[in-house]
Amino acid sequence: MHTSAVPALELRGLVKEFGAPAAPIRAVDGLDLRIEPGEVVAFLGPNGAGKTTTIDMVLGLTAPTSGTVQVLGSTPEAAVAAGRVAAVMQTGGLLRDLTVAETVGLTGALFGRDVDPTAYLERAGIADLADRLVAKCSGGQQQRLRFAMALVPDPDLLVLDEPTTGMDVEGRREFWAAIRADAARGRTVVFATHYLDEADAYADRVVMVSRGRVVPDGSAAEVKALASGRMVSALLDDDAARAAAATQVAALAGVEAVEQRGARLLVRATDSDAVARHLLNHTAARDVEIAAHNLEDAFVALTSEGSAR
Ligand SMILES: Nc1ncnc2c1ncn2[C@@H]1O[C@H](COP(=O)(O)OP(=O)(O)OP(=O)(O)O)[C@@H](O)[C@H]1O
Repeated sequence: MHTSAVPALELRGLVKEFGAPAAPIRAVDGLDLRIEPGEVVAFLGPNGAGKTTTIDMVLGLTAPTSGTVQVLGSTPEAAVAAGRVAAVMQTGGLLRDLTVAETVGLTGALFGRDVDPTAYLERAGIADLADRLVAKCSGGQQQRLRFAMALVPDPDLLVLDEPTTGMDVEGRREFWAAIRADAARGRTVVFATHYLDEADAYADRVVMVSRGRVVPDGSAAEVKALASGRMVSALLDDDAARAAAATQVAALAGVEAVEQRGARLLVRATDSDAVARHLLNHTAARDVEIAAHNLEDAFVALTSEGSAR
C-alpha cells in the first residue's frame, strides 16, 4: 500500500449517536480509518455494525456527532458537489418510465453535461440493455445502471452500500466484474457488505466493522477461520463426565475451542463429525447438535475475545 499526501478517505474518531441524548444509540463508536487512492476496500460487518451510518457520513448525508470525515482532502459535501465522490446505494434514484440509456443521459444533464450513454453502459456491462425500460430491468441490472450513473461525474471515490443484496450468484459475479474492471483504472472503491466471500474475492483490503468500530487489522483471516468452522454442542448432565469429555475432545484434531456452558459442552471444530462421533461413542453426551458458524457468531467471538469493550 502506498502512502500519499492526501488520502482518498480519512475518518478520525468518528462517532454517531441516534435517539434521545439521555439514552443514545451509538451506531458508530470512535471509528478511525485511512484509505489511500486506488485501494478497493470492503467494510465487512454483521447487521447493525454501523456500515451504512458510516457511509452516510462519508457522503455527507448525515453529520457526525463527533470526529471528522475527510474525502479527498475536503468535506464530504464539497467532494459530492464537485462530483469527486459518487455512490451506488441499494434502492432509490431510478425513474421506472425511462430507458436505461435515457437514465444515464439524464444523469449527465444533472451535471450540466451532454454525455453519450453508450460508453458508461459498456463499462457497467449493460450496453445491450440501452433501450430497456428501467421498470423491466432485474434488480442486478438496476444496480449496474446505478453504477453506470455513478461513473458519469468520473468520481475519484466510488462508495457502494451493500450493492448486491438480493442478487443471485450470477448477478453478483457480473456486477463485481464490472466494478473490478473499472477499479483497475485506478479509481478508489469502498463497499459495505456482509458477505465474507464477496469481501474476500473483490477487495484488496478488508476492514472489519463491529459495534461501530474497526476490528483490529489482520483479523480477516481469523474471522474467516471462525466463520468456516462448525459448532458442536452436547448435553452432559454430570459435571465430572462433562469435564472429562471436554479434556478428551480438546485433544481431537481440528478442535479449536472447548467451552462448558451450564450442562452443555460447546466445541468449535473444523471436523465436526469426528467430534460428534467421539461424544456419542465414548461419552454420556446426548442431544448432540451441529451448527454452521456464521459471520455474526464469528464477529461476536472475535470481538468479545479481542475487544476491551
Ligand atoms: N436513524 C436511526 N435512528 C436510530 N437508530 C439508528 C438509525 N440508523 C441506524 N441506527 C442504528 O445504528 C446501528 C447501526 O446501523 P447501520 O445501519 O449503520 O448498520 P449496518 O452495519 O449498515 O447494518 P446492515 O448490514 O443491517 O445494513 C444499528 O443499531 C441501527 O439500529
